[in-house]
Amino acid sequence: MLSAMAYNISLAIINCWSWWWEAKNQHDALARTMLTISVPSLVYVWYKWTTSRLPPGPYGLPVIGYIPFLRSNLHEQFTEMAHKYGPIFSLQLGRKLHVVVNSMDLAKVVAREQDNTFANRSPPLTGLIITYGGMDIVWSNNNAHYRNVRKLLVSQVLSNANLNATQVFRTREVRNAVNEVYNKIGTKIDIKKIAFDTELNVVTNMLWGCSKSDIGDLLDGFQEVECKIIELMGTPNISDLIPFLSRFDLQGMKKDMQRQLEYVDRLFNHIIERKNKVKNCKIDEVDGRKDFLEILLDLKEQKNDPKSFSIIHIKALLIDILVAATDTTSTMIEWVMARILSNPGVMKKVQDELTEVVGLKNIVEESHLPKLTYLDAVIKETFRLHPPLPFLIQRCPSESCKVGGYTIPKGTVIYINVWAIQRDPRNWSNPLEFNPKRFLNCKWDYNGNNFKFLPFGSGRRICPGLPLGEKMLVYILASLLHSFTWSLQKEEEFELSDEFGFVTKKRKPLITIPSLRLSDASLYL
Ligand code: HEM
Repeated sequence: MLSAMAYNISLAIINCWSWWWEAKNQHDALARTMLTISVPSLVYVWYKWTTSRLPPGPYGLPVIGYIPFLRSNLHEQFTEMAHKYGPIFSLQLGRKLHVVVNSMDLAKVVAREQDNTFANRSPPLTGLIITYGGMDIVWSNNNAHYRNVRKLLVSQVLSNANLNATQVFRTREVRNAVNEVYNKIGTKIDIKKIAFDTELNVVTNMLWGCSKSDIGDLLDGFQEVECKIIELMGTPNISDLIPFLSRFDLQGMKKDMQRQLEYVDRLFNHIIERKNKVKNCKIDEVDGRKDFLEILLDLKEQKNDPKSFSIIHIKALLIDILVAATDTTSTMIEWVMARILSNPGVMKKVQDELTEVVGLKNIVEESHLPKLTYLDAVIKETFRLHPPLPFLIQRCPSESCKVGGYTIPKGTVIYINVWAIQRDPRNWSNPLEFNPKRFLNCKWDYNGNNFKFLPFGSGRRICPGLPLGEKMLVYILASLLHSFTWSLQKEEEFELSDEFGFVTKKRKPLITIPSLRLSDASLYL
């Protein structure tokens, strides 16, 4: 039955074809030949056009593409372009196609529905240099090594159990910060520097068991080096965009990053040597636990194959964590303080809450933090307007796929424009207004499940340091705002402009003057 039907259909096709092809004269024959060729070609072109359409975007110049039109405030420029081209647009930068995703719906497609496809990175050359060839977490593709080291970091450093066990470091370092400010009362203070050193000391204690002061002056230049590392990772580099020019290192960025690596390498060699000599630094032993460096060194010794986990892997992991933890946290503390200082009403509410929850004859403890709901809302509202990583960290699809009906070829560099999403009037009423109340009534968190609000990212690449980052932000801010009253210098012109970068920071450092808020001096010691 079926074979008879197939026979009849083929017969019909052949009959039609012969009718089509049997020309009455030469003129007909030519026309039919042309049509026979052009109809399938048109169908093919139409099919290709509809199935492989790239997202819309601006035209660029031959070879270099849109590179000469990039501005320094890329987050603002991409947001303006989103208004013109829509929720997803593409731009050719040299040899590389870049796609910017600007809506919460499409961010969800990338970071949830196709999270696995988009779980690779597209590391810049400078990122590869400082992480010993991308042997870290941040710049690794989603491969077995990446999954293993991320799991190791989460289970050994950032788990709830470990965070509870290392509370002693946070308490000590935050108290040290309060004491340092107390000793500088009435003078100008760079809040970011205080926050940076506090976070750095907490993290180095968790990583290798010592604070900055325990290892001489080795970490003295670290903040400056880190700033440079972040600047170099966030600046568009011709060597990445037009690879055949990379040998010339036209912007000198490769050389510059190699200089930073020399410092980092010297630092880690010293720390590892020291650790090998005195297996247990002079540190407070936490629960008899090993610090992360000890765990990593043991792991290296256990591996039969030295290539699978070497000293290089350890150093790459350490620089990742130091950079990822300190600059983000201190940048956010500066932003939150700036927002509070520019809103006296908000300052009053934060301090009233601290007086109520902590009291004026007491100091802030970690147990108070969950009760500071207004401060928490202020921090979240600051994150909304000033996400430190405005495009998260670029992702890269491992195969060609579709987003919003457009084709995204394998290897495209993908930015999720959190800066635009968190200021989008379709997601937020009066989006430019600083209004912490919007975070008071609903259940908001940083877990990346609500795609309107993604300061720590979402999906399998979400920031693994989130539990520590969140704790440290609230703890440092609560302590500084509980212990001191802060004011600006008289001549200080207050402004809230930002400077785009891999971590986008306040353009002008926030310099403030503290005065005492507590009457009992012993609370500062
Ligand atoms: C205020 C504090 C912090 C903020 C705002 C922040 C933000 C982020 C963001 C937006 C990402 C990229 C997520 C994505 O691509 O979807 C990220 C990645 C990362 N963060 Fe954080 N972070 C903070 C603190 C920390 C801390 C304390 C650590 C470690 C102790 C850390 C370690 C990392 C690492 C290793 C990655 C790479 C994850 C991966 O590629 O799988 N961060 N962070």
